[in-house]
Amino acid sequence: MAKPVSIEVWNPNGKYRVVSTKPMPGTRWINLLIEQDCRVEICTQKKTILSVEDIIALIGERCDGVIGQLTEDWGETLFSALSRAGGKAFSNMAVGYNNVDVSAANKYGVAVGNTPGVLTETTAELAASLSVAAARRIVEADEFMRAGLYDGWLPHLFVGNLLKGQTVGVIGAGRIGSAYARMMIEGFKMNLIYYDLYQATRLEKFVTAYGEFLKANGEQPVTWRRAASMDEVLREADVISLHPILDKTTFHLINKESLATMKKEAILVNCSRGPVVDEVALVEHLRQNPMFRVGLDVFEDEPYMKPGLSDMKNAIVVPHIASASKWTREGMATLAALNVLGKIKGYPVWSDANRVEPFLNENAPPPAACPSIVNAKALSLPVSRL
Ligand SMILES: NC(=O)C1=CN([C@@H]2O[C@H](COP(=O)(O)OP(=O)(O)OC[C@H]3O[C@@H](n4cnc5c(N)ncnc54)[C@H](O)[C@@H]3O)[C@@H](O)[C@H]2O)C=CC1
Ligand SMILES: O=C(O)C(=O)CO
Repeated sequence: MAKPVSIEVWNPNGKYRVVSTKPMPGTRWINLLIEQDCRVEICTQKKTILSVEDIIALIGERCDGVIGQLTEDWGETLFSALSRAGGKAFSNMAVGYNNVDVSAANKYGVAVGNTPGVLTETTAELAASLSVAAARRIVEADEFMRAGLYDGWLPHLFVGNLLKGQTVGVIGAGRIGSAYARMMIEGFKMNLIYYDLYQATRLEKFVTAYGEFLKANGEQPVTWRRAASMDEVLREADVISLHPILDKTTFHLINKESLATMKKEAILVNCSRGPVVDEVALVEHLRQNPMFRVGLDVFEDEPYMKPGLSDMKNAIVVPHIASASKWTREGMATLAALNVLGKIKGYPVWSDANRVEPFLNENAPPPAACPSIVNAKALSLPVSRL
């Protein structure tokens, strides 16, 4: 028997029943659903990670669509429950969807939405912040200050790394990886080396043009190189930031062997997914190499850290907050709600999930389309020509 869950109901007489497994930032997403005749039920249970059983109870006997979170396990059990309840739409409030078994969704004909684009710059900004914080030992210095240990300026106090002229390495130069690269190149005049399965043409063009601009102004130009292997990036870069999706090819991409190929004073940043890094190997590497530093937003077994990580002075750890700006989180809620609404209303799928701005304009009604459905092709959903 499923346990009862507490919910808040908006527009109780709405024709379509849409469930959100968490309260989400802003009110636009609720208003957009209500305007289109949805009854919105928001789970207010005081429990951070809902179990499959909790979500089955939320879905109930009739449910048209669900907005869920990256902490939930959306597999066969939940998609079959949603399908039994008449639901045809699910959206993660996240761009990453490694918590979703898309083939199970396909089997039950459920569209799976995600929220790309709106979090690109916010996430890249946190990766850049962690890079700088690690290079300049900001967290260690802050702790030192608060502990009352500062008794005057010293030549050796918290000496860190200068970023200018060093090499930034990006693994996974997609939306976020490319935005991060631009920040580090424009902001700190770093040279780029990147590894991705695909060529990041726009990023390459940007670095070339920026390099020419610097040269024309009598400054040292920045350079770029696409590496043929990830190891090249690990060997050559001074700061390495991880931005791939999490799948079988990226699980433990960074492990004991790959850590050993990195420079002793390198900085590693992870704002992708925890399991991209073998965290046990990382803790050991941090212990053996005190000048090696990391900035981590994500962890292998969230919400936990592997033993020893929290004791490491050369690690900065923050609780999966890379997309946590108000604008982004409200935008993510809007995109997730519009994915579900669009499928319920039979709208086509937006033709370019990288250009979601029209859905985020608060002064105009959103396009009649689903902003981003990852299994649109598998379900043969029509594509918007707008
Ligand atoms: N920490 C956080 O709060 C956030 C984390 N993320 C994570 O970041 C990921 C990336 O997001 P976007 O940049 O929007 O996605 P994206 O799809 O634009 O970029 C991912 C890139 O990874 C590359 N890639 C895939 N497999 C690879 C491999 N084996 N080796 C090297 N590169 C590989 C792809 O070709 C692609 O260019 C998400 O899937 C999510 O897991 C996203 C937003 C916030
Ligand atoms: O969107 C994602 O994938 C996140 O991790 C949270 O923003």
